[in-house]
Amino acid sequence: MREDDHALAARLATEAGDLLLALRAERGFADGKALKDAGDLASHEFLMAALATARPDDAVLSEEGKDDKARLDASRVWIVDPLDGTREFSEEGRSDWAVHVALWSDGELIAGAVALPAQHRTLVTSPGGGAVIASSRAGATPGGTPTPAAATVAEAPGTVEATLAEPALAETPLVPADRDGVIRIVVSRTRPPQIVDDLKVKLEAAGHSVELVPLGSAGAKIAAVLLGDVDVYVHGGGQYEWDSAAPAAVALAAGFHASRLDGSPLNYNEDDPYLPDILVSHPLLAELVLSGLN
Ligand SMILES: Nc1ncnc2c1ncn2[C@@H]1O[C@H](COP(=O)(O)O)[C@@H](OP(=O)(O)O)[C@H]1O
Ligand SMILES: [Mg+2]
Repeated sequence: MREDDHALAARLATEAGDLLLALRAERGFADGKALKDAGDLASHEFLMAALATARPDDAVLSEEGKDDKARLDASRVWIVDPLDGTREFSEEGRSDWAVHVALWSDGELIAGAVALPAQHRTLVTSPGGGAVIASSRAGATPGGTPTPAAATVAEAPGTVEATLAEPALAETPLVPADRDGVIRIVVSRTRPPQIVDDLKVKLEAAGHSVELVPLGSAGAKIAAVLLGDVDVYVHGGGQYEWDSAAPAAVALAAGFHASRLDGSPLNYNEDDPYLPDILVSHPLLAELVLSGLN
């Protein structure tokens, strides 16, 4: 049976993530620049080859590839960021980096997966709508078929022991969590935009408590919103389609707010992939945050 687009996105993001974890373990952190370059390249090459095999007729836009404008006439375009949060990937102990695999078709994001390899989970859109958090620990196959129970034949003749494997497909539905009152806004740890400080001042003047939470990677930040660790992600001043396509696909499918900072829709597969600003928010806060921003 053909793997559906959601399962494919989840599998490729997760496998690219496994490859990046292995690269980190193998090379260590002594030469950060070399580790970043090796990670970008290895993950990009893996994703390009895997997509060429699984979906040979589809176009691809990757941060690390040449932009083939034939994608503008294609009806299906995979938008991938092989390693988002490259800086954090190269810093020992950090888990705020991600692999993004999204599928755009005829004006919409129709599938997406964000692997958080060092957090051992992948967030992915579901075929029937909605999104799930899938475990990506070794042996799990997020979005795919559960691995069959392993049967072991005991050495002693005449006895057969069946060992059930861990449930391979641990998936939890992704839904907006309850909030506790404080508005937690996640921002770039290295490039926090001024607009966030202005927003904080405005919201506090209106009587709200606001906490800014610095984190790397657009994918990891949007995942933090979706997982309920924070409430809002605000970014301005520069970014590209690959930085947000997959996490925005998951956010929208799970019922979160995702838009430009002026509230207009995020558009993908544009001629110029520069998409400089984004707001992802718990649905109950979107209106308040948008009014604070505009
Ligand atoms: N001002 C800017 N201009 C261009 N890209 C930016 C940017 N600010 C953030 N980004 C990109 O958005 C991603 C998340 O950044 P941050 O961790 O600072 O929030 C990074 O992707 P990469 O790691 O794939 O390069 C980074 O390059
Ligand atoms: Mg990126």
